[in-house]
Amino acid sequence: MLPERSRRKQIEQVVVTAEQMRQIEARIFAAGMPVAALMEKVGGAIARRVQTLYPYPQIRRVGVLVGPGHNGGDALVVARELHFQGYEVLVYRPIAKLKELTDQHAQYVKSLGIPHFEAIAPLQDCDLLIDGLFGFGMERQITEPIASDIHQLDRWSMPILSIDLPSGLHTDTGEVLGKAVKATRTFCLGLWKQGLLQDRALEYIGTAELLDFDIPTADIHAVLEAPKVKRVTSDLAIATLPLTRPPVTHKYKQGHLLLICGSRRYAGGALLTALGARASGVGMLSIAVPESLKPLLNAQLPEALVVGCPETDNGAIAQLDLPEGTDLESFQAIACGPGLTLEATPIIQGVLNNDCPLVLDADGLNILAILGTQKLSRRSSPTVLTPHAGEFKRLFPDAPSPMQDRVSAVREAAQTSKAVVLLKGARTAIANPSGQVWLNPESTPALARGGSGDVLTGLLGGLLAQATAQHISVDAIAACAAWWHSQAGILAERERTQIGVDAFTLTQFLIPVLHQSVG
Ligand SMILES: NC(=O)C1=CN([C@@H]2O[C@H](COP(=O)(O)OP(=O)(O)OC[C@H]3O[C@@H](n4cnc5c(N)ncnc54)[C@H](O)[C@@H]3O)[C@@H](O)[C@H]2O)[C@@H](O)CC1
Ligand SMILES: [K+]
Repeated sequence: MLPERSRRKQIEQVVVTAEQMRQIEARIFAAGMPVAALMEKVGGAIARRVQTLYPYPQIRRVGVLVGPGHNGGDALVVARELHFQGYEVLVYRPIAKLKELTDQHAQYVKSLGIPHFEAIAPLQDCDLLIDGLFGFGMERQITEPIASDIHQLDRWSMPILSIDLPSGLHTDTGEVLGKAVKATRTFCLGLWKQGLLQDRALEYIGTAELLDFDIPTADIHAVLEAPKVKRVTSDLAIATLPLTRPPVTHKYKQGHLLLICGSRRYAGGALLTALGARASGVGMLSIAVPESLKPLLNAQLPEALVVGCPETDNGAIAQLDLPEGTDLESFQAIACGPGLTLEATPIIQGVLNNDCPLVLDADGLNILAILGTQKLSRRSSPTVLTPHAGEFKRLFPDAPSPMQDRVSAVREAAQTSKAVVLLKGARTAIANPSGQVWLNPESTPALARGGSGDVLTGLLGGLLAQATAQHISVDAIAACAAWWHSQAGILAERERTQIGVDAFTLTQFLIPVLHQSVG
């Protein structure tokens, strides 16, 4: 038996689909756990959490929305427990026919004098609502009159707590099935459901938390075979960071990163990429920029080797002019793209033809979209692509839309291109060519700002350069970079407000957030 802390850490990393959750639960029931006992355990845990968050008598009137299945059964257990703690409880039950266990709970709750209503209107004056209409596995569209009743909730202002997931959301894709409850808080039961980590579900979820109900880890492992979907928890990310160096080392042993970025028109992109790379702790940083950007980079990053390259008439890099004795394979990683402009196409062709771990971003991706991603399958070193949704569509026009099921989109893109793909978003998704997916569970809209992606490219390049000597998978490094970047954004937002996180400021929070996270 794992110590509780370690078990908890492990389950926080697990992400399941409805089908996987069904299989895990089937094992628990087959092993002898009574369904009613599990419902009691879950309902009791939710009720205790509600009491902590919304204690009686500050909160008096609680409306409980009860659906026909076991999500409704959970809600009825909560209704009963809160009733005995003194709350005034009202039940909304739009569907008369209930599953057997749910029906038993409904009968008992009714016998306690808790009123049941078929309409939503009587719950209007409640201080709090608990949503137990539909749980995981829901696939049908929400129909009338429930759709209109949920619409009514949008006009009310009391907090809504959803059990397992907001009713009306698809468990895997996060799609709204016609209409969905907009929760203030979601208590995800047992294991994280994939839909709760999809961008399009976020406005429905509110604050999400996992309510553990002691699923044995053996059952999880039995059902979840690799490739898996993983949440990038801080434990996972920190374990991937190059935090401790050997006592005897030198700069080239700590990774040598080459950045290729910038143009006369887009000088800032080069600078922000370089500042991101600096924060990664990379042993040696070389930066190839157009000749005219060299003084700027030298002034801001005195530790870097800045390589000024011949320029096109418009100030893009015309050719790489690396120092004597150096070629593209001298580096542990290359990161390129920000600010290059499309004129740098020959440069991208050059790096693609070389055998060095590579991060491509921004114009690097735009050029690749023109050249075609099939070029990547001929590379023997790993490639990481870091598109936002627009770049993704240009690169992978045949993949599922990144505006919909992002897990399928990123997985298919990685499998067809043979690259690690990092699809940026509110919940950045990363996939490797074998189908392993990572989802970054926390971020802030403060990062939706010009230059923020350049910082990520540099940071990721620096981590990749340091990792090549160790045996850490490239997708794990990309996941770690996404985590670090968003945690820095969260800390910067906390100290400077959401509008105070420009990309330069973000670079200044990369090390402080690390310091805070590793203690
Ligand atoms: N199965 C388990 O082992 C456990 C389940 N628990 C709870 O049970 C939930 C899953 O329970 P269920 O599988 O019963 O699923 P639901 O509670 O979502 O109920 C499904 C029922 O709703 C009906 N339905 C689905 N869509 C509908 C629609 N659009 N309009 C009208 N009726 C519709 C279905 O026909 C089915 O009868 C979880 O989310 C969780 O809350 C927890 O008690 C913990 C243990
Ligand atoms: K629900």
